[in-house]
Amino acid sequence: MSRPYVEIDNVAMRYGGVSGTLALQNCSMNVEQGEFIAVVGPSGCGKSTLMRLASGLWPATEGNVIVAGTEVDGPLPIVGMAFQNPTLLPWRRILSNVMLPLEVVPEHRKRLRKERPQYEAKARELLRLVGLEGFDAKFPYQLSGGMQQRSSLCRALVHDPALLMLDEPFSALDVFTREELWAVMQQVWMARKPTVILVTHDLREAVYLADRVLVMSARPGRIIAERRVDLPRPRTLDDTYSPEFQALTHDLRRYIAAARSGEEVVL
Ligand SMILES: Nc1ncnc2c1ncn2[C@@H]1O[C@H](COP(=O)(O)OP(=O)(O)OP(=O)(O)O)[C@@H](O)[C@H]1O
Repeated sequence: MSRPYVEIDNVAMRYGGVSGTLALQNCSMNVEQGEFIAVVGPSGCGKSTLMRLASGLWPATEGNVIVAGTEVDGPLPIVGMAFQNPTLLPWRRILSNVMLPLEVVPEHRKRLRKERPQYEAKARELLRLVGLEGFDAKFPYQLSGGMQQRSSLCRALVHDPALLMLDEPFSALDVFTREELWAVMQQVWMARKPTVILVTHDLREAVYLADRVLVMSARPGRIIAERRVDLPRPRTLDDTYSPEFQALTHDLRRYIAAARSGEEVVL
């Protein structure tokens, strides 16, 4: 059997020296190539910290992080990231914001000089895919919050990242826009099959999007439970009201309630 694409093995993460905050302890998880994982857990349990370690933005205090068979020891160029707030550069037009990773990732920077029209076409195609055709020349302030979030998803995807880290990317949006973007995200994932790690507080979102949902304990965070989601794809919003779907979210809710109160989770 081939080895997992992301291997997080018994990591600990302490911020601010020996007496600082212990965010993660004995935390292990594996993600297969092309798999869509959602990570849920109580507030402050270390979900964002886990993302930082997996993308090489912070070194783990203990334990190993291996991506694509190589120990992670710095920011990974193969990662695309999207966060709760769109973080677009206000002085750049939307197309130019979306193309930013191509200027930063060395492998693309060289090619961008020679093949700018092809790269621009790709960025435009992504904007079309998320329903932003015709908005490429606008500035971020001319777009709604949901549209900015769509643009930041395009930016996370433009360099075809093998690994996509999504840290609550839809949580600042109203429920209708959020649900619309779930469908967009599912479509993008089905078309390109990156390996995805999504952090979310929304259990419907986790079950709608993921192949597997991992539940974290209260801080110091570690993975205490996992549920596989075998519902066929593409999943629809109607599916989220099916008994199977609701049973899954109900189970996850129980795990999180137990994790919050520090009880042992019985699987
Ligand atoms: N840069 C930092 N310096 C010091 N402590 C930090 C830092 N980042 C996070 N922490 C602490 O680590 C713990 C875990 O934080 P983290 O943001 O990873 O949790 P989270 O599960 O993503 O939180 P939330 O669900 O509220 O978004 C928290 O106690 C937090 O205060």
